[in-house]
Amino acid sequence: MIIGVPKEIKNHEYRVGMTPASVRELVGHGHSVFVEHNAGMGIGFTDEDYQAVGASVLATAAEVFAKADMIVKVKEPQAVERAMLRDGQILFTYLHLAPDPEQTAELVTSKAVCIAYETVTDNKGGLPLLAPMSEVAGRMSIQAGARALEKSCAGRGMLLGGVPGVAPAKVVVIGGGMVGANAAQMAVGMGADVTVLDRNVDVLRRINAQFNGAVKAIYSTAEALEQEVLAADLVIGGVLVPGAAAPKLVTRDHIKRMKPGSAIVDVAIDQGGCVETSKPTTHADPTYIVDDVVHYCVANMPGAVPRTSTFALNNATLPFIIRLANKGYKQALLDDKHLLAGLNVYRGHVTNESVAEALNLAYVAPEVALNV
Ligand SMILES: NC(=O)C1=CN([C@@H]2O[C@H](COP(=O)(O)OP(=O)(O)OC[C@H]3O[C@@H](n4cnc5c(N)ncnc54)[C@H](O)[C@@H]3O)[C@@H](O)[C@H]2O)C=CC1
Ligand SMILES: CC(=O)C(=O)O
Ligand SMILES: [Mg+2]
Repeated sequence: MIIGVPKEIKNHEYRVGMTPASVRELVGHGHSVFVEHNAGMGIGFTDEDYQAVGASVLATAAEVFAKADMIVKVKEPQAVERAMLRDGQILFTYLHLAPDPEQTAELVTSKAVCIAYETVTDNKGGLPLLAPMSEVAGRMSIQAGARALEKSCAGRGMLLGGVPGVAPAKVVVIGGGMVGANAAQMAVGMGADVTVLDRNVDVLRRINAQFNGAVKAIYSTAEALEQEVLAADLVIGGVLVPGAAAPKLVTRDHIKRMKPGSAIVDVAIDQGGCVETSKPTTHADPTYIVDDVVHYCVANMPGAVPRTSTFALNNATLPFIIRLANKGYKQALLDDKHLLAGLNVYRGHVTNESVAEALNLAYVAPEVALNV
C-alpha cells in the first residue's frame, strides 16, 4: 500500500502522523511511504531522517494526497485537506465530528474511508488511540490552569499549592477518565486541594484507590456539580461520551456565579466542550474571559508538546496502521470490531451512531456499509 504523511497545518500543530521509526516498520512490511517536505521538522526530524528509513519526500501536501491510498495524520483534516480526499482513500486521524457539521458534510462528499482515532475501542472498554493524548492533555491542563490563575492572565492570583500558612487552590475535575486522572495526578503533585466528579462509580473507586484518598471522588449529580464548581478556583472539563457532543454540564449561570478570577480548562472542547460558554481557542491565543472567569479551550493541547505527543500517539496507532496497510481497509475493519468502531464516515455514509445522532444525519451501521 502507498501511505501518505502530510505536514500538519492546524494552528501551532507540530505533531506528525508517523515518526521515522513507524515509517521503518511500514517499509519493512513492503509498503511505500510518502512524507511531505518538513513534516517532522516540528519534532526535530529532517527529510533526511525519513529518507534514511526508506520514505520518499514530496514537496507538497497535494502530491502526498494524490499519491497515497491511506493518509495518516494527527488532527482533523482542514478544509484544504478535505478538498484533496478522494473516493475510497483511507483517512486515519482524529476527526471529532459530532460538533463539526461542516467537516462531516465534506468527508461524506469526499467518499473517503474515514477512521477516527478517538472512537477506536479496546476489549477493556477503553479508547486506546485517544488515551495517549488524553494523558498528555490531562497533565497539561494543570499547567495551563495554573498559568490562567496568575494575575497577568486575569486570574485570581493564586498559587495552586499555596504555601505554608496559606490554603492551596481548589481544583475540581469533571470526568475521572484518562484526562481527569492525569489532571488529578498533576494537581495533587503540586499540592492543590483536588476533587474529581464522575457519574461512573467504578471510575470513582479507581480514583479513590489511585490517590489513596488524597483526591475527593464525588458522584456527579447536578447538585454536587454545582456545589463544587461554584467553590472551585480551577475547573478542568474532562468528560466524554465517545463519539458524541460533550454534555454542557457547567452552565452560563454557573459561570456568572463562579468566583471572579477563577479559571476553566475545558479539555473536552474537541467534542464541543462541557461548559456552555466554551468556544475553541488556539495555542496562539489560548484564553478569553466570560463573566470574570478565565476560559482555556485549546482543541489540540498536545500539539504544544509535540515530541512527547507524537511518540505516545505512534506507540498506539502503529499496530493499526500496519494492519490497515497489510490487509486493506475492508479486511482490517471486518477482522477487528475495535477498529471498526473507529469507522465514522464510509464512502458517503455516516457510520458512527453518536455522530449521526448529534448532527441529525442518516446512520448506516459500519458492517452494513462495508458489505454493500
Ligand atoms: N483538547 C485537547 O487537546 C484534547 C482533548 N481530549 C478530550 O478530552 C475528553 C476526555 O477524554 P478521556 O479522558 O480520554 O475520556 P474517558 O472516556 O477516559 O473519560 C471520560 C469520563 O467522563 C465521564 N463522564 C461522562 N459523562 C459524564 C457526566 N455527565 N458527568 C460526569 N462524568 C461524566 C465518564 O464516566 C468517563 O470516566 C474527550 O473529549 C477527549 O477528546 C483529549 C485529548 C486532547
Ligand atoms: C485528541 C486531540 O484532540 C488531540 O490530541 O489534539
Ligand atoms: Mg462570576
